[in-house]
Amino acid sequence: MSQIIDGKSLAAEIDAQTMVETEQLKQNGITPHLVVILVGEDGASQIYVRNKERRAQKLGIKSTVIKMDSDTTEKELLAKIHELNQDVDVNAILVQMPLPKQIDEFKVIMAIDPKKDADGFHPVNVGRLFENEIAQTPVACTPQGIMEMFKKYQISLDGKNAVVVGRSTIVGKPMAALLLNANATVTVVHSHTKDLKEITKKADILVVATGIAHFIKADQVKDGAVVIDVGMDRDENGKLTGDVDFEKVQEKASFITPVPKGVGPMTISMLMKQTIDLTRWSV
Ligand SMILES: Nc1nc(=O)c2c([nH]1)NC[C@@H]1CN(c3ccc(C(=O)N[C@@H](CCC(=O)O)C(=O)O)cc3)C=[N+]21
Repeated sequence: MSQIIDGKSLAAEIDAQTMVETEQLKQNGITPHLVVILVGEDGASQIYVRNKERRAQKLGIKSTVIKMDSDTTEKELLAKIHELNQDVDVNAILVQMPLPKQIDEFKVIMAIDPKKDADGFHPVNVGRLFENEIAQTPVACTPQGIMEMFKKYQISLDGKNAVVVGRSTIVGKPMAALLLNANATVTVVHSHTKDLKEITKKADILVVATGIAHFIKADQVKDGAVVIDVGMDRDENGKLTGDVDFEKVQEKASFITPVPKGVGPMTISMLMKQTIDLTRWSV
């Protein structure tokens, strides 16, 4: 049986520290301000954005949600981002992904001032991450939250076999960079990988971010592995579930994250922390 990594309570611990730092900034006359742009009506995105807004409020961080129509043009969105880049009252900008198909996500990410890049998705920040030069550099929140879990549960990474399933800009690639920077031996597998199961079975650390419900079954997991589930999927009954077959895999793993109350709450905590960091770095 494995130990369940409690993302929700670790998130609360991190939030308590962020709240102290927010208060300190406010006493110096600075109110950290996060702006979230939501384009269109995607149901999941609306929930995530609401969660972010609620958390910011709880921590005393000023947050503004800008809602734009699903038929917003790329030009209109870029103009809004330029306006926010110039606005000295704004410390952090997040454009919720995915974007409607008429908008090029990479162009949007490129338009955000790297110093206000709440997600750490701008190529300048991604480049710094891959060079392991992360002082005063925002880093993708989900992988950062996962690193906090390893730290809290004293899971060592040095020399370990780490396998990342998925190669997205949001999770897979920055996760691989962070693990590499922590001296793990990193393999990234994806939809074109041959013998994926043989590779995941060798993982001491397995991070799964495929977006496919219960993609990883017990026979793909090594005994005693640390299993991190980034999935936010829906099962047949519309219930939130992960990319890992939790019930079976938890019998084999040493540590496992649940869905919900695992990686998700940590992502939001890291976003709040990063908003404070961006604010501090800018003064
Ligand atoms: N620019 C951008 N930045 C993101 O960070 C970003 C994004 N776009 N697009 C979508 C993904 C997804 N994401 C989640 C954050 C929190 C939860 C979360 O709070 N999950 C709760 C449950 C939520 C529920 O009940 O539905 C939990 O796991 O316990 C989930 C998903 C951030 N993302």
